[in-house]
Amino acid sequence: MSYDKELVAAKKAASLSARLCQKVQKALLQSDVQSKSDKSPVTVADYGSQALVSFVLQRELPSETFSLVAEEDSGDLCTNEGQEILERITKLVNDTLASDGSYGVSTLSTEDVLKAIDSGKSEGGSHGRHWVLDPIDGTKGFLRGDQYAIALGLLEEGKVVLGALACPNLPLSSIGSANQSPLHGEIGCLFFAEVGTGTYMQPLNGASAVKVQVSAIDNPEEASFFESYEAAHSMHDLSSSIAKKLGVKAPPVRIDSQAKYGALARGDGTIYLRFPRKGYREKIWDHAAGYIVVTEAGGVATDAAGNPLDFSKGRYLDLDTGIIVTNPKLMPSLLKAVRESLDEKGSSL
Ligand SMILES: Nc1ncnc2c1ncn2[C@@H]1O[C@H](COP(=O)(O)O)[C@@H](OP(=O)(O)O)[C@H]1O
Ligand SMILES: [Mg+2]
Ligand SMILES: [Mg+2]
Ligand SMILES: [Mg+2]
Repeated sequence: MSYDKELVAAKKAASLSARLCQKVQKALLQSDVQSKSDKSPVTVADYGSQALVSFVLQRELPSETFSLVAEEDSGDLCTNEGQEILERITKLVNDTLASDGSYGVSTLSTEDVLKAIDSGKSEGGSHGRHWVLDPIDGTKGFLRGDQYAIALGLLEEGKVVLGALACPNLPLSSIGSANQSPLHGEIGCLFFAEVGTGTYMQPLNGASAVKVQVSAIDNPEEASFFESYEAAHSMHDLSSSIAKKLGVKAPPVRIDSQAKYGALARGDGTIYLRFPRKGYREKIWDHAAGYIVVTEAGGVATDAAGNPLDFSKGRYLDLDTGIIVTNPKLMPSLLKAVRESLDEKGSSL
């Protein structure tokens, strides 16, 4: 089955959302120190991005039944304090739509925006089609002025069949080495993938796409790895023990969001390690788009026990311990190192 029509819609939705987020991040970074610790700009961007993606998908694919599993909901906007923020979101969405121009004079009301946000309440599951959206993945990176992503995937019968991953701050050139400055060169990448047809990357400004592939490195000594910037999201001590066992020499590259999956898909590094603390439940929108982008580029993503990631169980991923991603050649030795490190950690508790 081809998802070409859906892919066009997904790319358009993710790119327009990236435009909205860039505008907010720019304003956020230009504002004074005091308002940098104010979380409201990021809230505006999260909601605005979700409303925009929901609106664009429904406009582009009017004949399909629409189901969206997305991170945000309008609960906090429906209070008195939320009213002002809702008006700001609505203006932001309308300004972004107007700058694109393809939806005529359509102007959304605050009610339309609430409805668009709340269409993201679907539970997903193993039957039918469900869009999966993280309107801003890497909120903390977004606030810092670092990496973040707009991550949109499509599930069909519980499998990810398509993904569009916009990374507005990711350089077009490799970020493989930890000491490379991201300030150089053009930034803003859109990764996209359709099941069975590979992964492509294009500049967010619209120039033509190139096919990308994961790294072919099979000697762990030459490999480098990505992990979360935030130590609270993934245990850095555990990944460093795994890397040591494998013989990885390069220091980890720490960046926020699913930009890690994009960077891995184009071979900037060879391994992605994610080990949340016990009790944390991974959500499908934190991985769906990144998963297809990296697997269609030839990568493999499993949980720490080597089981494939299962997106068919609803809003959460049900998995053992953590997520590991690499190329097929390195996976067996990576799994072995993960098992050994987890055993050691277990026995030291
Ligand atoms: N304690 C925790 N452990 C693991 N992941 C967490 C976490 N707290 C938040 N997250 C998730 O980590 C995501 C960011 O991933 P990364 O660490 O790769 O940048 C967040 O997405 P949002 O920023 O969309 O909320 C959030 O869902
Ligand atoms: Mg997220
Ligand atoms: Mg998010
Ligand atoms: Mg969040």
